[in-house]
Amino acid sequence: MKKIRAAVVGYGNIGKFTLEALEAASDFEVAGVVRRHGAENKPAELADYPVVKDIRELKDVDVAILATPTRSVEAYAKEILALGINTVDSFDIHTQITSLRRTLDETAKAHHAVSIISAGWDPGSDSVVRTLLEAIAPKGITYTNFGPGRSMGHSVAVRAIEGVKDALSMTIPVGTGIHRRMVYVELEEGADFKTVEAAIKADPYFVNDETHVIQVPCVDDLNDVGHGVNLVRKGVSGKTHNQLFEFDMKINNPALTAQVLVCVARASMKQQPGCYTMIEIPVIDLLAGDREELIAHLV
Ligand SMILES: NC(=O)C1=CN([C@@H]2O[C@H](COP(=O)(O)OP(=O)(O)OC[C@H]3O[C@@H](n4cnc5c(N)ncnc54)[C@H](OP(=O)(O)O)[C@@H]3O)[C@@H](O)[C@H]2O)C=CC1
Ligand SMILES: N[C@@H](CCCC(=O)C(=O)O)C(=O)O
Repeated sequence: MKKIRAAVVGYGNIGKFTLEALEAASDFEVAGVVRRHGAENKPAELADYPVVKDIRELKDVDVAILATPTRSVEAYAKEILALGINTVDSFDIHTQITSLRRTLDETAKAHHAVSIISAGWDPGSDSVVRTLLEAIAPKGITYTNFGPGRSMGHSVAVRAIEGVKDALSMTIPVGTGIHRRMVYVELEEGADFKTVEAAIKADPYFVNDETHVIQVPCVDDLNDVGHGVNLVRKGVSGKTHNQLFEFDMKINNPALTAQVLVCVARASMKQQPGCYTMIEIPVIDLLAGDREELIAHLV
């Protein structure tokens, strides 16, 4: 059977684990890696792969896995979809997902390609869990409680602020879906802490949460990419109250995000042109293998 040829775009935390997840998936082959500086300082584990600045330099790419900062996703996706190549990403600014979906839907349809957006673990696989729980208890409340753990998206947003050398944003669950942000920053020489602190607190990633910014000499000394979620729904099935569901996981954040990206890359090959979120994709399309065998095994 022909393998799916995937390119990894951006080789940071998620990009590195995406390469591993692709290497571990027998229905994929790695077409190459797209980096801002191309093959400059190519790491040893990329020795066997083309590393390029522009995806057009790679051969026969079926799907591009965007492992870039969330705020760069739209630009990369538009450019790559315009080449007729599918894209998948883990865009995680929840309030902007529907507008990104509308924009990329137009581009994808115009170029006969498929885009699956916001496909990490949250948004992503948690969104599928929330959808299922709401279907089986239509009335009720779902609380998504993260962590404690490192939010990659929040850490990326802080690293993009002028004067920040490195950053770690820890998500602390306060309960009932409320979170506190503990942000550890290592500053560039001469940067002003108060200016950086104000910029972090004003960023849309932080503006609605209690946020504490702490200056440290070395972020790497604190770093741990573990994270997790406790997702609870209590609600009503039919007219019967007190149905209680719980989904809990403790994870390596980039490894899980990468695995979700790879399974949606597979699913992208089975959809009609357009842009989708994970809750719009039949879950069986996330899996490799014979449909009847999967049904016999899983249903
Ligand atoms: N939905 C979800 O559940 C999750 C979503 N995410 C999302 O994944 C995103 C990536 O996280 P992470 O891998 O930790 O980020 P990193 O900063 O480690 O990696 C991003 C990579 O993208 C490339 N890149 C392209 N454009 C830019 C740019 N303008 N600025 C900086 N880097 C750029 C760089 O690679 P190169 O140098 O090779 O070009 C960089 O290393 C986060 O923004 C987050 O929102 C993460 C976890 C979960
Ligand atoms: N999008 C998150 C994953 C979900 C956890 C989360 O949103 C948070 O810690 O705030 C991330 O980038 O790590």
